[in-house]
Amino acid sequence: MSPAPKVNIIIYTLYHHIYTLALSVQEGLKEAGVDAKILQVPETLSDEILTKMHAPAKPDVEIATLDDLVEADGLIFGFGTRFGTMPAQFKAFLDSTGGLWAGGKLAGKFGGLFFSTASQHGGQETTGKCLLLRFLFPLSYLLIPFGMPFLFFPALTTVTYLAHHGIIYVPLGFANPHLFDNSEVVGGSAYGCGTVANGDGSRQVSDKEKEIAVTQGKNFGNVIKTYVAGKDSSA
Ligand SMILES: Cc1cc2nc3c(=O)[nH]c(=O)nc-3n(C[C@H](O)[C@H](O)[C@H](O)COP(=O)(O)O)c2cc1C
Repeated sequence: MSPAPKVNIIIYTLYHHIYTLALSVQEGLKEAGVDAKILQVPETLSDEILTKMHAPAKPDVEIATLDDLVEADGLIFGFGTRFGTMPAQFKAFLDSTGGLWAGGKLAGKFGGLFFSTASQHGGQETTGKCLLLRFLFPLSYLLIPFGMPFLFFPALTTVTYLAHHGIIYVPLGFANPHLFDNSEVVGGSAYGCGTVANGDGSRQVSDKEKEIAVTQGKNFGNVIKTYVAGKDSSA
């Protein structure tokens, strides 16, 4: 019997919202019968800055290496938004993949994304809108602690990385009914599950957001299983 397909969930998390979501994504992948591991990219901020940002200790998961990208059948990336795009820590990790790109090492793998943002502002998934707002209100980020609605999904700026590597992006779609729920704040979108952390990080991942994350893991796992089974039968 072939070994179970392998998915690596690679995250950057500062205040653990993304780690919490990653655990639910992992749960869904395991339900689908897929071997799923959580890894984190290296931190690039100094301890001094992290202390000033009141960052707790990192979750107890291994640091991701380039081998962790190559060995997996599927890759799911999770991170909080930074000024409407991915954090520099994650970009630094991806920017170290030039050699893999040149060798086509990640081409044909499947990729998924999930996110965390400070607050809710539906329909702001595109970078274009984000850049326009930042152009109009250059100091708008400073208003986050005072509750200014501010939600920019970095999905579309991340998809370019997947496209350049030839990684097949698997969106979540509206696969979980909670994505239609307007009765309370529910993070996530067609691009991937998500949470809304508040500007000060005080809001925790809700049960509905966790359920959406499990759905994403399960659906992604089923895609990978179908693909790996097809590859094995045609080998
Ligand atoms: C430097 C910086 C920039 C941020 N930019 C944004 C932003 O553009 N939009 C937004 O909604 N949240 C923004 N946030 C809030 C983070 O996305 C939020 O802290 C993160 O999603 C929490 O996830 P974590 O607990 O896994 O670190 C920013 C936070 C920091 C520290």
